[in-house]
Amino acid sequence: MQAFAQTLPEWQGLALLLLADGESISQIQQELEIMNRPMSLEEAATRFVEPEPVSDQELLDSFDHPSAQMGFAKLAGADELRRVITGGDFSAWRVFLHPQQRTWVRGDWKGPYRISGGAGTGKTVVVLHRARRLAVEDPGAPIVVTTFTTNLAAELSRSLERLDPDLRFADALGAPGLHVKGIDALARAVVQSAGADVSEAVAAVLGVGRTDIGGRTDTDAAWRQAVLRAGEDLEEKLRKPAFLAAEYEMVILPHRITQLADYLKVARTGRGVRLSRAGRKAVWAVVEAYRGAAREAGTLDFAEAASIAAAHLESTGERPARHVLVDEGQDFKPCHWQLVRALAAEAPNDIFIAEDAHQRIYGQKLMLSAYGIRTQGRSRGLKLNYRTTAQNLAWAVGVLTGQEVVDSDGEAETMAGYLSARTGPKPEVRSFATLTAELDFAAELVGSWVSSGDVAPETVAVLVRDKVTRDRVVAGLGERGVEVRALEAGTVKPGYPVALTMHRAKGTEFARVLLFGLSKDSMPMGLKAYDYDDEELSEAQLRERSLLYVAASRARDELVVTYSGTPSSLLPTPA
Ligand SMILES: Nc1ncnc2c1ncn2[C@@H]1O[C@H](COP(=O)(O)OP(=O)(O)OP(=O)(O)O)[C@@H](O)[C@H]1O
Repeated sequence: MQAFAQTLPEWQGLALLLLADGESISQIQQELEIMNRPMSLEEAATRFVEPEPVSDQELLDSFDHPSAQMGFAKLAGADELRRVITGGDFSAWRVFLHPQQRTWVRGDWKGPYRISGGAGTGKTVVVLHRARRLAVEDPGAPIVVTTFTTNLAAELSRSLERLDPDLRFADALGAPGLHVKGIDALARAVVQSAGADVSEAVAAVLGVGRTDIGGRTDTDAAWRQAVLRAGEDLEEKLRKPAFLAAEYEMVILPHRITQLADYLKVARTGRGVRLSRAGRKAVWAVVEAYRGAAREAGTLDFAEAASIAAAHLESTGERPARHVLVDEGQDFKPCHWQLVRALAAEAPNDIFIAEDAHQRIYGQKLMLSAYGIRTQGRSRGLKLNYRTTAQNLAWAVGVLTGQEVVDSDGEAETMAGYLSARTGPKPEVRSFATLTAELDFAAELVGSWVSSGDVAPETVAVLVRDKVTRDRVVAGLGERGVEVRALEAGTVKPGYPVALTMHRAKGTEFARVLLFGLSKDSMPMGLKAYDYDDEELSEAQLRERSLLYVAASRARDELVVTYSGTPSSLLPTPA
């Protein structure tokens, strides 16, 4: 079926795959905007059997039809054409939009809107085009485009510039134009620009007003210290930094709890570990020690900064954005959502969110509505994968088979019906007796990919679980005569394949990907039971699976997986 679909014009192939997936004809018509106007059988017969001669104008107009636009792009002018031609890389597609994507770019909604979909379903493309549309339509509007990490924010910014070099960018939050920043950097900017006035918001969040908040708390070490100082009444399983940090970020900060009496009363919705009254008292003693130490050191952690920024905007009534667009929303924490809510006044098109709960590699599951962002009835799922071949997609999805994943409306997120219209070779999993043999193979494979000349060297990537392995790969392949560049911050430079961690690979894509070092000892990583209680342990395990899913779904055309010794338990069992 997949192979047959590929022989058809693109819209017909997609329609066929959707039909095979159980969608009704009317659903497909709606989704792909095919035949908006019902046609009688007689009319259809005359149209298709004896077509009327068409004028040039009619022919040109026919390219505006949504199904035609899946296969053709009508460009607005010479500038746009030049951009596509000279782009010369994956970014060329960024001027094309499928009909379904256009609905989300052009749509107007009374309030927050959310799209969710698996890796490669074009969520970022929609966010970029929508940001551009809002900026063009409302040139005086301050618009925030944000995401979880600084690297991804920089990538969004570059993509917007490529999409339309004439777009107006705003360096300062609140100025007209597009302000593109990571969510934690936004929090810092709000806190800094508040100056001494921030003290009131600090008091609302932490209980004591202060303005010496320039430093950053090292959370793991700080929670361990706080337990040593004040954790004598804390049960053993609650002494873990992972539990304490999650309790702080999921319950204490979002509810702005500043005293024990409030913590004793608060509903800890969604938290797995039950706490008795005595348990809560013991946790609170540690929280006070944590806050006391940060006060002395003049530091804040990321979640505190976001909370304080949100509290400051809420109390001053400042609303520095008219529209906020969020990419990779699944990793946002409660305080980030509070900040997003506080950035823009409640109004049509105020907030637009793209997320994939399956790619949650930092955050925890939560309900957006708890933070004033109501998207119920205003959310849609995307399921057409534009990036990867069906074979790579099936392998990536296999990593998460059987896992229960919940989206930000609290609904189970499913991979059912998630499909790709492209086909390619089946991913290959290769096992080696030693790391040396695995490196020999990696050098040969990457070397042959590059020398084949089929793809640009920089579209070949080696993805690994951690930085130590990344550096080992760079050195090992270098010793074998294959130059590979480590990618940390910044962009991929032309001319060489890259080696990067799976976390860094988030939001990227490559033509050919080698997932290196997938042995039992490397992945899942850092999941020692004594660092987590049961609830946090199962969330951390799921994050490791999601990370492998993110990594595998970066491969457009070819995916090869290697390990030495025993394979990781996360590898999907062959079908
Ligand atoms: N309209 C389109 N036409 C052709 N290709 C497209 C289109 N939209 C997206 N793509 C392709 O799909 C790739 C993935 O798009 P995008 O990065 O927006 O997906 P995503 O859902 O944000 O993925 P992820 O969640 O994995 O980061 C793009 O880089 C591009 O290659």
